[in-house]
Amino acid sequence: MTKKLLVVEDSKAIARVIQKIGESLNYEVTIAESMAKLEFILQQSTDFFAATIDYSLPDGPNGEAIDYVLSHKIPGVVMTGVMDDVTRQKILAQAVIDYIPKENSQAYMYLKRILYWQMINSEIGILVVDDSRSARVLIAELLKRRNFTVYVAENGMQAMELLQEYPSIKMVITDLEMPEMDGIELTNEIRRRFDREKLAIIGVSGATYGSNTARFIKNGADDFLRKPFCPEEFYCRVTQNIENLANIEKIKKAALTDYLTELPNRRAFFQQAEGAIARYHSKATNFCLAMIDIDFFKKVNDTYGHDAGDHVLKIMALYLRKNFGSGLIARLGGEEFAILIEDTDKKQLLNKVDRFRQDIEEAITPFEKDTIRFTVSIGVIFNSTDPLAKQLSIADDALYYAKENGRNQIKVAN
Ligand SMILES: Nc1nc2c(ncn2[C@@H]2O[C@H](COP(=O)(O)OP(=O)(O)OP(=O)(O)O)[C@@H](O)[C@H]2O)c(=O)[nH]1
Repeated sequence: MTKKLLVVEDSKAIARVIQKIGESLNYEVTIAESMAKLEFILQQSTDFFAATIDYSLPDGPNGEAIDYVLSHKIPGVVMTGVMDDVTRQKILAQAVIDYIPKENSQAYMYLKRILYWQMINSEIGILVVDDSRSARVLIAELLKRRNFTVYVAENGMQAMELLQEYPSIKMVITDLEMPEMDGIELTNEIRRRFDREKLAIIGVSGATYGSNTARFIKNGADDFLRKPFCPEEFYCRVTQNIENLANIEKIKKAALTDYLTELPNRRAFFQQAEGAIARYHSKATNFCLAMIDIDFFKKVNDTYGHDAGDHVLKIMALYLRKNFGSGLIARLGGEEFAILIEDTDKKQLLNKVDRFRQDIEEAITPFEKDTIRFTVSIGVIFNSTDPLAKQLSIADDALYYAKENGRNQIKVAN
């Protein structure tokens, strides 16, 4: 469902910029250019997911809009050109998502990050570990404003149990001084089981002695906050660490995905197929590994152009997903694909593969003014106990045989 963003802003130009940002993130945007308009809008409906609030409006020059929006339980980001410290403290004392000085274009980049993460954060769990109830409540409250799913633990043991139970936890914020297991010991314990690519740790301490920052980091934490901290710094560090995790995830995904078809690539196939084959053997089910290659693909490129060839590869991916969605599918390279599928019945497996071959044979692929038809040759190996590379090589030999024998057919390896 589209989420609604309320933009409270008297400058038409700035409102338009924020509207564009909101719409680029798929928000449905409503603009209130004055207090009067804001009151009118919120009398009609209050189901806004978030708001951006200009501090000074012509009919509300001293942040009146902030109170008004927050009193309707709408989380708000304050945008302001007033940058004196008193105003800043006044704004931060309220339950706002954040405060952004309208200094330059970076302010709008930052706003875009906040609005983006505000939509995603509910899927991200953050665990707060502190033996002091008031400290836990304070940090949890700040995180909830940012829409995170928050878990709390009062000691290290509880923290480890929650981490085990909730895999959606992506960050731990831990105090240093705690009875039994302190924050550094907990960090150490967490790092034995959860690596830094999957879980971030931020250490927190009020102690002014010693080099706690370095101790936390050397024991596996990613960041450190000294108490008392201001919400602005807290949010910057949380967002930065969550963004780091997301970037690692993106890079990992890219390394395992074929850019054109978005199918898993050769590396992903090797990572997943060995485990799958071991599972099939242990439950004594039938399975087959097939190498699939488009016939005369060079001719498709030569006749219709390289873009048409790319389009055919994407269509192949669609048909593979349609026919073998529950199995493993990969583009191994060029016009060569592999699948690994299981069934209780060996004959059913072969029928499935042949149905796919027929589907492709019958498919008419429109591309610009042309219609393209193509076929595939397939080499199959059943229930092999050979290592994966050997199975692929045997299936490839069978595929070669299918090509030599006239193409558009399946050859089962002996
Ligand atoms: N459009 C497009 N072409 C690609 C891509 N990767 C490889 N190719 C082309 O795929 C063609 C493969 O040609 P060949 O190996 O001669 O095989 P073929 O024409 O399919 O002939 P047979 O396999 O013997 O039936 C080459 O022309 C490559 O340039 C790609 O990502 N996009």
